[in-house]
This record gives sequence, structure tokens and C-alpha cells, in this order.
Amino acid sequence: MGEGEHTSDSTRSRPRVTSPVAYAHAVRKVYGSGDSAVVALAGVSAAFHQGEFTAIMGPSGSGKSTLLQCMAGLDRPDQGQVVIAGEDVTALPERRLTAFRRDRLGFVFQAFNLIPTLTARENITLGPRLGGPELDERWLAQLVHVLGLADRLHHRPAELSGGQQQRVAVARALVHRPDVVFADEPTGNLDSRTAGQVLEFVRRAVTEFGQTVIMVTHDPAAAAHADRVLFLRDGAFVDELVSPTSEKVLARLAVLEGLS
Ligand SMILES: Nc1ncnc2c1ncn2[C@@H]1O[C@H](COP(=O)(O)OP(=O)(O)OP(=O)(O)O)[C@@H](O)[C@H]1O
Repeated sequence: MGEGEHTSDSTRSRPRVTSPVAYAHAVRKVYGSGDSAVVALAGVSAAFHQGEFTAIMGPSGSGKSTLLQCMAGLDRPDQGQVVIAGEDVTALPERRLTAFRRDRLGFVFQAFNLIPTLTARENITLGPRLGGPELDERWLAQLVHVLGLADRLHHRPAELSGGQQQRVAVARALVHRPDVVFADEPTGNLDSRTAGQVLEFVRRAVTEFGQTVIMVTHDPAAAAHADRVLFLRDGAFVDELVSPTSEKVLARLAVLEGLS
């Protein structure tokens, strides 16, 4: 890991006086068996602190999505442990895991995954209406204001731009104040200007509201909004960059991909 980066230019990083809100310990995931077995995660460990925005990057096939899925309880590792808010996600039976995801985690995906027949407001408040934590109307109003969605709440997804749809998805991910938001290529379907706006909102959720965010991305400009970038290669973390800029991220990626 790039130890030197911890002391330089880290205006966004905070002193770590708390225990991590989420961690992965020696997580291993193998797809297939015998000759065709693919080691997607080779024993990954990492800690994520409250109010920290982490980007996960790495070459194609390095295990980013698999790690996100295992951490978020959407897939089960073969070995190792994932703990979020003190709960061993890897040990939870399926029904409790489903409730844990709904109540304690937030998700933003590349495909906005909004329900087309519901309005923006109905999409945002779906979790609470499906039996999740009670809706906090004041928090919802604050989110809607920060995300600039106030005049779009009664529109359906087809009547919203891509950026507006993703902002609805961000609001949906934040409305129940989850312990961790997992984002998988959240700006992959957006033009760079709109992507920048959505990431600014994610950044504000981290800085102003102490939200913890773990985001997989291929985009150095997206990663530059994070507090730090963890780099995966061949299913293992090989580098870390604190207070990233697009240029620094590109340079690290070039090294990882053997281009420099
Ligand atoms: N369901 C699956 N069955 C078999 N192999 C899989 C499966 N999912 C992922 N893999 C393999 O595991 C490895 C890691 O895949 P993963 O999707 O986690 O990588 P990634 O870094 O997210 O890649 P990309 O940047 O291309 O999305 C790859 O070699 C991939 O082919």
C-alpha cells in the first residue's frame, strides 16, 4: 500500500478513532471447479470507516464486482468473513440477510433500477413502505432538496433525465440512513457532466451527513470524488491512494495494467 500517501494532501481524510463500520476479512471466492476454476477473490481484507467514501478500482476481471457482491450480502464468499455494523453478513440466514440489506444497506447500480410504474417519490420511499425502517419525512425533504428533485417527485422514471433518475436512485439508497451505501458503476450510464453532478451529491452525503460509501468504478474522474481508492488485481488488494485525483488514479492504473 502507498503509505506515503497517508500523510500528504489528505484534507478530506479524518482521524480514525472509531472501529470500522464494515470490514472484509480474508474473503475468498472461486467460481467453477477443477481446471476451469477461477479465483475471483484470493483472500481479500479491507476496513471501511464511518463517513468514508472508498472507490474500488482495478483491471477488468480483477474481482471488483465480486467483492462488492460479497460485501453487500448479494453473494456468499467461499471463505472469510464480512462484518457490517457488527453483524456477520456471511453468517446470516437468507431471510435475515434480505431484511438486513433492506434496513441497513443502500444500493446504487449502473442501471438505475427504478420501478417504471412508480413516481420518483414512490421509488424513493419503496423500502420503508415494504416494511423497512419508518420513513423520516424531514430527512426525505432534506435529501430531495440537496438532490434537486423537489419539482420531480411526482414524475415517473420515463419522464426524468438519466441524471435525475440516478439522483432518485441515490435518494432511495440514502432515505433509510443505511450503515453503508454500495455503488457499482453508478455513473456508467451518464455523460461526464451529469456523472460529476451525481458524484457531487454522493460526496455531500459523505461530508455533510457522515454516510459511508463503497463504490466500484472504472472511471478515474469518478474515483477522484472518493477519500481513497483501493486497487484490486487478480483478486487481491495491491495498492491504496488517499485523496485521489484523476491524474494520480490514472498513473496507478497504468502501473497496475503494466502500461508504464
Ligand atoms: N458467475 C460467474 N461465473 C464464473 N466466473 C465468474 C462469475 N462472475 C465473475 N467471474 C469471474 O471472476 C473474475 C472476477 O470477476 P468480477 O466481475 O468480479 O471482476 P471485475 O473486476 O468486476 O471485472 P469488470 O471490471 O470487467 O467488471 C473474472 O475472471 C470473472 O470472469
